[in-house]
Amino acid sequence: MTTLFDKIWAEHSVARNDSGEDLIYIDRHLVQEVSSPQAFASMAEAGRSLRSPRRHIAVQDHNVPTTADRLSNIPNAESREQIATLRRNTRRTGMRLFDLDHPLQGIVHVIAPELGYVLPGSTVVCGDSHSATLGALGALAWGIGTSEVGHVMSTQSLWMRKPKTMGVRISGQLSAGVYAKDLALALIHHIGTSGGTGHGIEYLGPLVQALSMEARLTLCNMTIEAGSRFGLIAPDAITLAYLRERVQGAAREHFEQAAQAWAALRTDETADYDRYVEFDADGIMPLVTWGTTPADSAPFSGRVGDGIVPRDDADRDRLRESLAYMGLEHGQPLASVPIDVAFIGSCTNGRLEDLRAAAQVVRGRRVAAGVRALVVPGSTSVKRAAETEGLAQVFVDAGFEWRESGCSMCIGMNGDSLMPGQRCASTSNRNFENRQGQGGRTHLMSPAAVAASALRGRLADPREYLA
Ligand SMILES: CC(C)[C@H](C(=O)O)[C@@H](O)C(=O)O
Ligand code: SF4
Repeated sequence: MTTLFDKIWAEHSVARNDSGEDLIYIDRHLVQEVSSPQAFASMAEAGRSLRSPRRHIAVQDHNVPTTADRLSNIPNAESREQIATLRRNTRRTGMRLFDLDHPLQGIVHVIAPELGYVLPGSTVVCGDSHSATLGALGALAWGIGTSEVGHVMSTQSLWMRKPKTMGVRISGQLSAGVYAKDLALALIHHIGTSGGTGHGIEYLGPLVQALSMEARLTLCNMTIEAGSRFGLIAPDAITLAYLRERVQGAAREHFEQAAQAWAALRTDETADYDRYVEFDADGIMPLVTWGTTPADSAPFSGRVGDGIVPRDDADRDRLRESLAYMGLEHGQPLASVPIDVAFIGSCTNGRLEDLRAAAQVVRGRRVAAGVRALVVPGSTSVKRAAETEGLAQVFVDAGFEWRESGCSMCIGMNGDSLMPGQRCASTSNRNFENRQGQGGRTHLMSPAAVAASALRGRLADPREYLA
């Protein structure tokens, strides 16, 4: 009796070495411009080529400007260089590239599902820690380091020690104004930022089954912030409906046959996970982080520092440092905290459903004076769809900047970044020090909450606008 994780692992394990590592066959590999240059270079130096060129796709995302003139204007020299390097490397090796001007360009974890590139039961890797996002489709998907990227390119395999398994069963219901992002933040608050370390997490239970595919992608995306490299959800009718419209090639031609095989991909009822957590999502409120880890969250009606009980001096020091960095006082009401910037985007919350939720709050209203608000669609496809649906106009009318797609202010590599001391309501996944720009202060929350905060000019509960 085995878990889904173990089944996919066993299916892809082709050898085992003396130190207990398995050689895992990698079905598909995603490449971006930040973590690939060294891997391409060492492969070229060793005189190796791609073992299976068709099993890789590359995309420009972290460094791409989000301004309309980006094809002719990449002001940052380092960004320009990384983008040019990926262009050169993909041309030389015959790897397919979604470049800046490609109609399907976008953040790697956003475009992979859109392209139908991730299939249930497969193994997918990328030199990027948020690759767990793709486990939402029932694949084993995880982030790897640059040297591993080179190994995958030249051998289509990886040596890996099998992690332990962890089942996270989620029950209950999300009330209005509460989204997958709040669920992820609540869960990380509950199990901690190392709660999943060494484990591959499978999310299961009635609430997970009720989530849309986009919400599942958000939940799995945040898995790495709980310390686990793998977030997995067994494929079901929602997965199949999503894939039916998107898969290409043989999987499209033989979809019904494939669907039958995928439907069997689940954890056996009597299988044991190494660790099992039951989480009841009833009563979760819209959440906002106040500190510098994604576990430091509280409801908007709460106060800075709520829910954290320092266990020792080190904990107390960490708390003091994080509040000093954030420029906040312990016990300060969260709803009183003013913001400078509102950012809607990233691989966590840059999909169409996210933009719809934010637009619902924004429609007919105006961004508060003095707040810089921007929407950066997770992919060019999302951007197009949002324009067709009229969402873009809703944002523009309210005073938001409507940008081209990319990672943008999630990480601030492309020139979209916070100035020192600026405070940002953000839909991204990391509130670490300097993440969105040197000295920038990040508050993580859902897209609807960022929208509400942009309108209010301070941290705001989206339900204030959803009545
Ligand atoms: C730059 C990249 C390698 C990095 C990652 O590994 O996740 C980035 O995407 C991030 O979100 O911090
Ligand atoms: S959007 Fe942010 S988290 Fe996602 S891949 Fe880009 S930088 Fe990493």
